[in-house]
Amino acid sequence: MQSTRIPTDPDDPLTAAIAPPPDESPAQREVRLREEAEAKRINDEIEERLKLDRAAWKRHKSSFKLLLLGQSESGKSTTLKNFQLAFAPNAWQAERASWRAVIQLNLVRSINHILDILAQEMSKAPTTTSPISSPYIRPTTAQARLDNPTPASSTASGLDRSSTPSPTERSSSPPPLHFTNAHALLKLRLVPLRRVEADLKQLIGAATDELAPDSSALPEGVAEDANAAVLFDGTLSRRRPAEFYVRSNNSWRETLLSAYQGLHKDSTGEVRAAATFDGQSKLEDATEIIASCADDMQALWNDPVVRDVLNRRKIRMEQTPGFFLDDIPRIAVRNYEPTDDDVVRARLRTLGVQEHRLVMERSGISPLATNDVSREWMIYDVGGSRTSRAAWFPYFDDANAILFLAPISCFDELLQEDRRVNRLEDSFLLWKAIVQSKLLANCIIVLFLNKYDLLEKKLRSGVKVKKYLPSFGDRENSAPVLAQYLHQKFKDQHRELSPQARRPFYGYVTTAIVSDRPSPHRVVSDPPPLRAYAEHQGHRVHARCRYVLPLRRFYPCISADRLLLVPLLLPPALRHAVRDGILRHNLKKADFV
Ligand SMILES: Nc1nc2c(ncn2[C@@H]2O[C@H](COP(=O)(O)OP(=O)(O)OP(=O)(O)O)[C@@H](O)[C@H]2O)c(=O)[nH]1
Ligand SMILES: [Mg+2]
Repeated sequence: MQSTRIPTDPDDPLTAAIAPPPDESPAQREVRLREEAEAKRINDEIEERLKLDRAAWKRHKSSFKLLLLGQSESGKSTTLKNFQLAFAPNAWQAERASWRAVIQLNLVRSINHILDILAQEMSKAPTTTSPISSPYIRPTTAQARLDNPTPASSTASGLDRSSTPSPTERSSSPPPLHFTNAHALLKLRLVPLRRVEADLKQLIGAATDELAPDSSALPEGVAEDANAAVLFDGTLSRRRPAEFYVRSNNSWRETLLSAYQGLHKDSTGEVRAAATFDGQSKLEDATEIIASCADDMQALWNDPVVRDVLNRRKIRMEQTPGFFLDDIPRIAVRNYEPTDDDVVRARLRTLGVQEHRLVMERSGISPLATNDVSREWMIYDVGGSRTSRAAWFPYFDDANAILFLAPISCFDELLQEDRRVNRLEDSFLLWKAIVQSKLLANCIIVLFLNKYDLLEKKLRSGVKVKKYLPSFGDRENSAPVLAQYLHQKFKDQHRELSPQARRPFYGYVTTAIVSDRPSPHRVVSDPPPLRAYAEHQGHRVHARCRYVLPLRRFYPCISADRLLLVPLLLPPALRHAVRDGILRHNLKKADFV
């Protein structure tokens, strides 16, 4: 092969330096040419990589950036999971298995929480005689005994809860709780779940720990309003660089996925490397212990005395994040595989700001996957606790849209991290800070008034809104009325505070999980909460839209000329935003109010 050289000045020092030696032998020449060819190949490769990087960067720049904001437990990550499920189902399937440990941990944590409460109550209450006096006698199922006590045991242990209360019991203080040896036995048998919880936590990482209440007080004279708003003062954020970090949201998934893959290979007979990953054996052990505790977990959860304890303490397990106690027989098995809904409902706290790249996989599934929309979205899911909020700023600069989640069921709850602050009030202050932020002036802002299903349940159980929200006044104590009231409040603040007078408001009432799951096909006979809300508002609902399901289920109901259930409206809104830069008032009058 002949090397082609550009004729250059022989006096030029560089030309002289790279010129072949005058007495070069044919063999030396061959080596030199080979080395030059290799150097060229490497150079071309680098050039090519740079080109790809440039293209990737350009693509990154042109991708649509969506920020999910809102207080902790408002449903940001749940909404993100709905997006992934709807638009990137293949990627979703690939990582579904990694959620198994999270769901198992959610379940085990709930059981351990109940056991803690039980232990406290039992230490206070006198233990009565029970037929199960020996821990060595293992009944067929503990549940059978707890649910169907023999008449003798009922009388002796007080498990017969329909018996007439004594005059003292009829007084204002509730009757004493009657624990039996069966409860002590359950506590004993479920002890291994403590280790399971510790192992799973260690495997998954710090996000498994929920927030501890913060007892530190605000400085004297600092109003809550100021405290929240100051975080979103653009000038302040620029002067004092926010501490932020992007934690890889993939690390725990990768760890668990590779561990599961190892387990899977075992079952198909492939050789497993010796002394493999510690995680595999921990996962195996956890699944084994959980499966062997299934009956006892079920017995604990079904036990009327335990339920009584929870009721008296006003603990509503059904409303706690990561509630899987109604699914014990399905989850506490050796071959448990999470369903889509399990993954959507699984609770894992977000730490820092997590970047998710979402590439729309299927066209035709939604109006998003059309030509005028970026196929690639960068979604930023943030940790919502107060201490995490300073980390949001650096993402405000080039965000295209904000999806703000405000849970409306929490009007009677306090912030986990600051027990003096009402959660609804915190959401409201945060919303005000977001809508008035100059950094976000050109962003489309969409509001999800989330957890409507929980709001409905709460109001149905008799909680009075007025007690916690005096401004609600004497309005009807119902979910649709409160949802509409709050919708208007948030809308008013947006109008008053927005730095962009013409920025449109998009506010929707949402339920991000399947809350009622009566059958595998989820046919709901009564109008589900959101549908009822839509009807209450006098909107027509598409005939095919028979039930309220996560966002993805709404898409088949899209119809341009009709008013549809709420979450449907987000994608068209964002689609227009992408196409037009800033959203114009060109959407059909499809807003809820
Ligand atoms: N019933 C009900 N539960 C919901 C709804 N949306 C979210 N959840 C549950 O609420 C819990 C918290 O949801 P997440 O999505 O993890 O909350 P988050 O806003 O990401 O919270 P952080 O990561 O702490 O900021 C989870 O257990 C969800 O399953 C809803 O609409 N209804
Ligand atoms: Mg989250």
